[in-house]
Amino acid sequence: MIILLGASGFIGQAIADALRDADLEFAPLGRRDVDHGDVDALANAIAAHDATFLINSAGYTGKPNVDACEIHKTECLDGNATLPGRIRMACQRAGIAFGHVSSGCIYAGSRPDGSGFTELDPPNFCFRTDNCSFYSGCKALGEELLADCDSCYIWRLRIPFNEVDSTRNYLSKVMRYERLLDATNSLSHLGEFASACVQSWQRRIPFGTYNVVNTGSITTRRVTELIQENLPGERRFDFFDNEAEFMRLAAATPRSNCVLDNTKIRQTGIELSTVEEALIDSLQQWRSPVAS
Ligand SMILES: NC(=O)C1=CN([C@@H]2O[C@H](COP(=O)(O)OP(=O)(O)OC[C@H]3O[C@@H](n4cnc5c(N)ncnc54)[C@H](OP(=O)(O)O)[C@@H]3O)[C@@H](O)[C@H]2O)C=CC1
Ligand SMILES: Cc1cn([C@H]2C[C@H](O)[C@@H](COP(=O)(O)OP(=O)(O)O[C@H]3O[C@@H](C)C(=O)[C@@H](O)[C@H]3O)O2)c(=O)[nH]c1=O
Repeated sequence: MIILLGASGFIGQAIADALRDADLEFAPLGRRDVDHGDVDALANAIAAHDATFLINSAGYTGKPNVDACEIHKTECLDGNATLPGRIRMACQRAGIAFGHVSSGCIYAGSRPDGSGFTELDPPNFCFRTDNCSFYSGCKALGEELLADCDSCYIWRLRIPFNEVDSTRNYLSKVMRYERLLDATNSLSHLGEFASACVQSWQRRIPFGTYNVVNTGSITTRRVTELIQENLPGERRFDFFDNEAEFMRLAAATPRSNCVLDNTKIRQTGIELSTVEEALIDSLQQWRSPVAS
């Protein structure tokens, strides 16, 4: 039995689908079921379910985007920085391993030679480097709390997208934002990310941190070209002149734009498609959400 925290969320729903696809038994545990602020309550819930693994996809992202974390600092600090520490203690008490969904947004840019940051590179968009959003700072703190844990996975997700139109999908955002920031980023196809998390446990790959992004990186301009090439109907895209204009007109806090290297997870045998392949595939299957 696997415990899934955050199952009601955008990422948690994708992980629940991946667990079902893999025929793995799981119990979604929400804040209404167990007090996530209470380590003993979490440990007892793990024991009561006879769980052997826990996946944490709970966290605070801010709506409609990370700008909201600049206002809701308590929720952001609790959901992203201290909750992972409590989960670690609860899992240690219950004697099980766990996986934690983190974010690639603790980096900015790329290595000096243009290649992606590996898991050995320290975060450079965090409170320690004093250049980050409150959200990114909290995500990096969350990772620090787990850094010396020898029985957990840290899965770094980066700007998720898939084929279902939604306010949380990066492709929908690009189509809806009035103006776009041209930046180079690594991205994660949501279904591939969720499947990679589940496979980490199924295949018992070594514990540690993994950049779970599609292979390669892409500019926003190239994403708009792929949208124009693959979706019917004429679309025009308007770009900010530079990041300073973006910050002045559209953002309350700086964004992480970064390139991550996914070699470490691919070397375990877990496959991830290239970012262009995954984007084209999503655009060719583009659809509205199924009404529930
Ligand atoms: N979406 C994205 O673009 C990315 C997300 N991530 C990370 O993925 C994780 C999930 O994000 P996402 O699914 O998008 O977010 P959602 O807002 O869609 O869902 C958040 C989930 O976490 C729960 N939650 C929120 N705050 C707390 C808290 N303080 N304590 C316990 N549970 C909490 C919510 O529970 P409830 O239903 O009770 O509110 C909900 O189940 C986060 O850690 C986020 O940082 C990483 C990279 C990109
Ligand atoms: C607000 C805005 C953003 N952008 C760009 C900036 C950035 O490159 C990209 C995404 O920015 P957003 O503000 O939509 O999303 P943001 O909240 O920054 O997205 C992040 O969410 C959290 C939860 C994460 O962990 C990150 O990995 C990432 O997915 O869109 C525009 O082009 N125009 C705009 O008007």
